[in-house]
Amino acid sequence: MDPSAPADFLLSVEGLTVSFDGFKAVNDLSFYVDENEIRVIIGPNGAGKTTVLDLICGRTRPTEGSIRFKGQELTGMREHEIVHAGVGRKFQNPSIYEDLTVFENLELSFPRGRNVFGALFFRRDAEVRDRVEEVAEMIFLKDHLDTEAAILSHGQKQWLEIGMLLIQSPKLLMLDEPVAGMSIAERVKTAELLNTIIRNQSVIVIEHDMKFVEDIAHRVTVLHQGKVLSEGTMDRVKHDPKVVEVYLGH
Ligand SMILES: Nc1ncnc2c1ncn2[C@@H]1O[C@H](COP(=O)(O)OP(=O)(O)OP(=O)(O)O)[C@@H](O)[C@H]1O
Repeated sequence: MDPSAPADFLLSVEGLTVSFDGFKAVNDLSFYVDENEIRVIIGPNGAGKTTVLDLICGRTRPTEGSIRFKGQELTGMREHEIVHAGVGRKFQNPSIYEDLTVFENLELSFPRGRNVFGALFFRRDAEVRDRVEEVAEMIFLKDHLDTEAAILSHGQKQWLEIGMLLIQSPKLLMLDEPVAGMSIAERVKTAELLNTIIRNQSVIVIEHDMKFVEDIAHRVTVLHQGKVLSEGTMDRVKHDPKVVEVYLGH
């Protein structure tokens, strides 16, 4: 780790590189995420955004570099170990159980319910119920606990999946385009949800919707060709001539 870098970041990514057949999709990338921060990663198609999340959650192995989370090196750890360390990742398409209720989906994700059978048959004790209700309230589904997931709206399904991550209390939540396909009202509520989450956690969001980025981002990291092109507040980044040239000016 760079000795000059402050040590108290939640996540420190340094010199991260991954080559696919010689092509560096992520190229000597460094960035740092604070506790209680909403960081948004933007950049043109193919900039390496999804690959960065894949590297952090252990889905892809880096060729070089370091990913330190709460002081622990994540590179070399398996995906489930990284989840256990406190990193939750939501993909673009919800992977909820459509034929189960909202309650059952959340209950299944409670750390004690390791598999479908375990989750469905263990006693719904007060601790689980309280936690499910707490998370359901955060994700605006408290009144839908007995609703089958299949009949939820697209936005509600996205929230449910976020809830399934939240119930595991990750310290860092990574979301890939969480508001894609959502109505304006759902986007506003999603921004509200993210602001509730970061009271105790940090969030990294990949997003293409610039209005939503303006609404939620504490800081924005602009990726281009696997490197950081610009970083800072949305206001600073959107006036950066380099960003205007390669991205926002298109
Ligand atoms: N497993 C892989 N093998 C080979 N090339 C890959 C692999 N994964 C990603 N790439 C390439 O790496 C580059 C970065 O892809 P990535 O999906 O991370 O970009 P992105 O910024 O998320 O783009 P988008 O906004 O289109 O989702 C692309 O050129 C992509 O084709």
